[in-house]
Amino acid sequence: MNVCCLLDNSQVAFGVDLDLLKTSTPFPKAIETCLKGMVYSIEDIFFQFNPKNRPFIKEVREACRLLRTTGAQWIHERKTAMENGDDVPKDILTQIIKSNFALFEINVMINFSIYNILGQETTANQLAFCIMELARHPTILEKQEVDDVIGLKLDISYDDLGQLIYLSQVLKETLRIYPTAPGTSRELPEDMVISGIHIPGGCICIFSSYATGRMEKFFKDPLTFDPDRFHPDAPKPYYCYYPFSLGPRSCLGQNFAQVRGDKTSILCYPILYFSYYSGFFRLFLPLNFFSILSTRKTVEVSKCSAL
Ligand code: HEM
Repeated sequence: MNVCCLLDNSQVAFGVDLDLLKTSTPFPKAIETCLKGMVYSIEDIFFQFNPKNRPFIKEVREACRLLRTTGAQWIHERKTAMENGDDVPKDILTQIIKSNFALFEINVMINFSIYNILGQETTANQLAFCIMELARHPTILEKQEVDDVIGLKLDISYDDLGQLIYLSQVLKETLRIYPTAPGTSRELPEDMVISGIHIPGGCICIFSSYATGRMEKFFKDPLTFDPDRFHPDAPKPYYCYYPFSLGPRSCLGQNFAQVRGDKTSILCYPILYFSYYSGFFRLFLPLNFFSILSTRKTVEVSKCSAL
């Protein structure tokens, strides 16, 4: 699944066919290694200082280098092709280079890594969980929607996607029980009272969509996989279902991840890229674990304006 999502990402964004299904390259492994490095350093703030971990840290550095050099190579090839007036795909990379390459060169590199990491792992895991639930619920598989809309078509259009209403319910329900980014965090700029709890400014609040998605209070019989919870006529689950987070810093790729029939989602690609780099640095900001520990309380997301 990872390989498929990576293929999809690199083809849509960079017009590059990694040919991963036929050949094996170190690229997906490098992404996995970078992610592991990130998780280990978040779990243990002293991870990088432990001499025992040096060989792994070296591996992570090499993986990062591979992602960067691959990105640099793709960017260079595309730029040269554009300068020579060759035909180039009308993809995200071309749009960024056209807009102002000098300004965005560093960002393009960073975005390359972010795109492949954030966009691939989350969607791949969502699809894996979805397939697992479909295998457990053969009655869902009996629905005719996909056959009716896609049938034997080889080319699927955006308009077709817009008609896959039940499939979109299945995907939403998958993210409710298995949010592939299980939460997010916000640092409070100032003191705040949330749900009657005073939280001092500077603290970091953790929001867990994994927890709220599985709470009986918000979803009846929460562990039952039921796509009809997301039927267009069903009440909307406000502030308790947020797999892409909420507010201005929510997932930039959410429209892309849920590509719908409307063409608006395609328009967000360039915007996505221009703003990626800020998200990247935020991801690696050291977390203030002591403040989390001192304020670890559960509050209702709907009461929290920090998002
Ligand atoms: C099922 C798929 C996905 C899920 C569940 C998901 C979820 C999330 C979540 C929870 C955040 C944190 C936002 C916050 O802290 O408020 C996030 C951030 C982000 N996501 Fe996704 N994401 C998905 C797919 C993608 C894709 C396909 C892309 C890129 C094409 C992407 C790009 C980003 C970026 C750039 C950020 C950082 C935004 C910022 O800091 O301003 N995501 N995502």
